[in-house]
Amino acid sequence: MTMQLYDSKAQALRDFVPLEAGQVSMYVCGPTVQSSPHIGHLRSALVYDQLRRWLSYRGLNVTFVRNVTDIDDKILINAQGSKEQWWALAYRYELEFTAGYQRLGILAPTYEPRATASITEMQTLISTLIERGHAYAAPDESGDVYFDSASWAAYGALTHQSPGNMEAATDASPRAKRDPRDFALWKGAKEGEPASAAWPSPWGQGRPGWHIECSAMAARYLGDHFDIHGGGLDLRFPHHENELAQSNAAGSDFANYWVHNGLVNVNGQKMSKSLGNSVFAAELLDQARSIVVRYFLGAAHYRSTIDYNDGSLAEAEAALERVESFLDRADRRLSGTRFAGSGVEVVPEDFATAMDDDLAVPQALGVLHDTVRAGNAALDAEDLHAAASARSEVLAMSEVLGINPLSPGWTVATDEPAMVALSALVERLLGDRTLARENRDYAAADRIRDELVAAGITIEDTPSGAHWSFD
Ligand SMILES: Nc1ncnc2c1ncn2[C@@H]1O[C@H](COP(=O)(O)OP(=O)(O)OP(=O)(O)O)[C@@H](O)[C@H]1O
Ligand SMILES: [Zn+2]
Repeated sequence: MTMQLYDSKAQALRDFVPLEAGQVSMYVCGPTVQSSPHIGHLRSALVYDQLRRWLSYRGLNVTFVRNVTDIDDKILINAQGSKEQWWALAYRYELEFTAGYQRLGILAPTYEPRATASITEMQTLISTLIERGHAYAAPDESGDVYFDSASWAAYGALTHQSPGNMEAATDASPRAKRDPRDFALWKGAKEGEPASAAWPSPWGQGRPGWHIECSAMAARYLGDHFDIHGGGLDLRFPHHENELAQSNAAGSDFANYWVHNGLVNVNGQKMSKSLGNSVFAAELLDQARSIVVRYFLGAAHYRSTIDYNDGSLAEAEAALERVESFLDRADRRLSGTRFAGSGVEVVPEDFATAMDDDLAVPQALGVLHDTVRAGNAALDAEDLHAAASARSEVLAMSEVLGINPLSPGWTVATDEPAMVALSALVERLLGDRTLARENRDYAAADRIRDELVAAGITIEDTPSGAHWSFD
């Protein structure tokens, strides 16, 4: 079946057909690294991680780009406040975002470009817009360059707004612009700003506007026409509207599908740094296991709003525990039988249908929990064959959703990449050892054990399988 995705520009579900068979190119707006990540930021990244994992499961090769906006007015202002270099502050927060993503098992993007590394591409794009008559240097010596909205008839196409109804842009000088909707492509350096935050350009020293950054980075890494552009619903206007207008006006087809995640709200308002209502990623991750936080933030449909309240995590914890206790129970009962560890890595048809239906994770989770119930019933009835197949389906579904409790990323004490890799390798060797024993190849089983011991790893055989730790 073809996957359907809700395209915000078409305002309809569309069959997802990649531009190039077997390949998916995807650009997602990443954070402006001006302060610590809140759970809205994590949800946004998580939603696209789920989409990426599902497309990969469907056999597509996904090139996933998520940028880092590491130059911005707010970064400069905050750096002044904390008496830091702006780039030091940006990097400090970038590390916090990366740590948050890692703790939630959000896969690293294929490429993660920083805006400051594509200034040349941004300037080239601005020059093309000026040449084509869709941008102009402000006449007021500010060094700013603005997009000429009136020159682009399709401006408003993403959010279906007519010129008269569109909000005025706030990042361009009202006195110097031709139309209230005109927004900044390039911002001339201002008095008192650090010299390191300005780059030479045909329009004088300055820095890029936010919108042009994403247009330039998407084209640089994915080409002029790519499959999916994602980001939070808050970015539809003006950010994405402006990206679309300037890229199209420069001659690029740009994104084929526009996908927007719903927001995390607090008391009906967007969780936002500027509103001061943030629950920071680190706070939430201190309240529960990382896998529970992932379950919680990933359980709602990606287009729905999540209203955060204090009891939110408990429900996720309980749901996940049902999955964990079934897997535990199944492993204990199946260990030593011919069904132990068996597994076809295929998700049930109903689960696939749900995921293909605009990533209907709530329905997909419904299938996961039904399978857990069926698996428990099979164990009650001593139907080991059915229990084993339920177990393997549960593993396959939870793996696709990134909430497989047995996945090394969650089972090791630390989320350090080296530990995750080590754990995966040790688990693999322990699996080989179990298989060797089952085949009565005790020499091979002992050899594996000796190798692990020689590498400083202790193995303890228990009724629920072999456990490993350091000496
Ligand atoms: N409350 C939220 N819920 C869901 N997604 C969000 C939320 N806030 C930001 N995002 C998304 O996170 C990504 C990175 O956001 P960005 O750094 O631009 O945040 P922002 O909108 O400036 O946040 P803030 O309003 O807190 O300053 C974007 O795709 C954005 O849409
Ligand atoms: Zn963007």
